[in-house]
Amino acid sequence: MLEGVKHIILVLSGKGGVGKSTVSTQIALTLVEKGCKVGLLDVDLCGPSIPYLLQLEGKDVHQSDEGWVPVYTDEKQNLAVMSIGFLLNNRNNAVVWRGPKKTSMVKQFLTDVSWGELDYLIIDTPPGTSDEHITVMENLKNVKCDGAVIVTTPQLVSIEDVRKEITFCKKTGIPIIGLIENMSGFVCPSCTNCTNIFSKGGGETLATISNIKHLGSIPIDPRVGQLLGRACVNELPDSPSAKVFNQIVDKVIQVAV
Ligand SMILES: Nc1ncnc2c1ncn2[C@@H]1O[C@H](COP(=O)(O)OP(=O)(O)OP(=O)(O)O)[C@@H](O)[C@H]1O
Ligand code: SF4
Repeated sequence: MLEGVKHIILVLSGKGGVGKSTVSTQIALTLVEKGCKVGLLDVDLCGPSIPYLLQLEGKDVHQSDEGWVPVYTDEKQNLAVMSIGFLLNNRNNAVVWRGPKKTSMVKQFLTDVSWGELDYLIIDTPPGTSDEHITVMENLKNVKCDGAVIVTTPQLVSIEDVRKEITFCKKTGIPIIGLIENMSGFVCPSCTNCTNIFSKGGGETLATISNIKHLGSIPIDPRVGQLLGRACVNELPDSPSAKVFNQIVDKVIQVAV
């Protein structure tokens, strides 16, 4: 049930492993730090990593008269989370479903979860453009979706990959909020120097060529991978990553008004 949700933001990526779930989680946690009520929906049925990233593995979702009750990360209920991972006994149990079953599960996630009043719902999608994406788009037709953020990495900064995502958004009528380049440079844990292992400025160039907004470039920072449920902006406030997450979320808030 999305009636009480003010803003919906999709997180897309052309390929797996670019840090899309990490970015979705940190966007959600940063919004909470800024005083928003947030939902995070993991529709990656084959690789649901949100329960792990938020240290919510083993938590149960249950049915109420209003629908499925999401898992909350804190007593104040500022972050509500729903993932297929909560319905699996073991994180390593992959969901091997055919299209129609996947489609019906994603549909249920969008229609049967009792999100309540939310300022933002962040939807973490699987990599590429699959059945799950099409189902998400179809079910968002009647509600306002503010748009999509596309996550990529410097070594994968291939115009083709991002272009596929852009084409998908155009075909399905989803506005593109902007591009996030993740794993851009390496922050040394000893001295916090940032070294550009791959090319620099690729994300910005790609955004310019594709005529979309560059939201920010997040460096590789081993500490970011270990945050597990804690907001980077809170835990590592002076880190380059925290500055970029703040900047990204401010830009997202500006678009989604
Ligand atoms: N900026 C970063 N700095 C350090 N580690 C990162 C960063 N971003 C992501 N990671 C790490 O990279 C790995 C992949 O990240 P994540 O699971 O978020 O990717 P994904 O794109 O969602 O993958 P998939 O779509 O295949 O599930 C994780 O171990 C995560 O901790
Ligand atoms: S200064 Fe260079 S070599 Fe020394 S810890 Fe930092 S990144 Fe590593």
